[in-house]
Amino acid sequence: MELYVNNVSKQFKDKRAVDHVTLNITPGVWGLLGANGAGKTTLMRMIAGIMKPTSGRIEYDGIPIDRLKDEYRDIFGYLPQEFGFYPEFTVKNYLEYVSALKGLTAKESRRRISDLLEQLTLTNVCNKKIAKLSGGMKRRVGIAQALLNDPEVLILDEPTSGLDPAERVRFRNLLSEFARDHIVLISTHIVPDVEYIATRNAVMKDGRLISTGTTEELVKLVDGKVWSAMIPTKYLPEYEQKLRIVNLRNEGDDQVSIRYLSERPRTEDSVPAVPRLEDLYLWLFPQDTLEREG
Ligand SMILES: Nc1ncnc2c1ncn2[C@@H]1O[C@H](COP(=O)(O)OP(=O)(O)OP(=O)(O)O)[C@@H](O)[C@H]1O
Repeated sequence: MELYVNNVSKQFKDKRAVDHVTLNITPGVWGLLGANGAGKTTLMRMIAGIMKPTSGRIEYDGIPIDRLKDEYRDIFGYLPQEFGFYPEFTVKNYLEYVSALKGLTAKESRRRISDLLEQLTLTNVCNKKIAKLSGGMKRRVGIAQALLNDPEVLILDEPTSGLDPAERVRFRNLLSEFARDHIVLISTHIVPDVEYIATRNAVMKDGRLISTGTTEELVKLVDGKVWSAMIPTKYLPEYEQKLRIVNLRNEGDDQVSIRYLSERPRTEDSVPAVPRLEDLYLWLFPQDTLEREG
């Protein structure tokens, strides 16, 4: 089971959305990280076979995906970023409809739908119209439809937006288990959602792949660049101007503890902090207003 993205590019008029990306994807959870506009959705749409690359090719077990034809439907499951439903369908009717499109038998369909409703805690709302569901519930229905055919390759574009913390934990556990013998590719802005479950991560910037590795390998890139310190509250505005603060907490007694990114300590009592994937993300994708290293 291997998905090979071989030197793939996508050009939209004057915009190169994906730029010579090569990636060898094996079973496990792969986190695809990158700022808005980095090219994640475009890459995922090409892998899902919805969009053709301008150059390069994508192969599944050595076969170009555009040659897979009907087999393709059995291999891939895809949750797009903007997922349209039939709002007048009930959850169950909708999943039955998608099962039929994916060629499941009535028996398989009943079993899969019942399992997925349970796993995604949708059983209680299965007879509700989709139009009446909350955003998080709709997202879970979207995840369920992508999983219906037990796909070998599951592609999820921003699956966790709108999920509450308990749902996120359940979802992460579900994916970790599923990914033992499947390929799961997830793009998300919510870095902690991939931090704990990703076997490997791929980081994109301006259409290019700038880093790949396990969370531990990637986090090493910001080793020695993450600091914590305590500062008087009255100086906070000043520090906010000059430091790249990624987290702060009021500690009472007019003190604030801060976590910041810098090549070197910037206050006398700064101590090194254990870096996390989110620190790497913020290091690679600083917002303009926060970029005050100097
Ligand atoms: N159909 C299109 N026509 C023209 N430009 C496009 C098209 N689709 C995407 N782009 C551009 O390609 C670049 C990459 O977009 P893409 O949606 O792949 O990024 P992304 O990493 O998924 O961003 P986000 O996190 O905001 O979803 C962006 O500059 C976007 O404006």
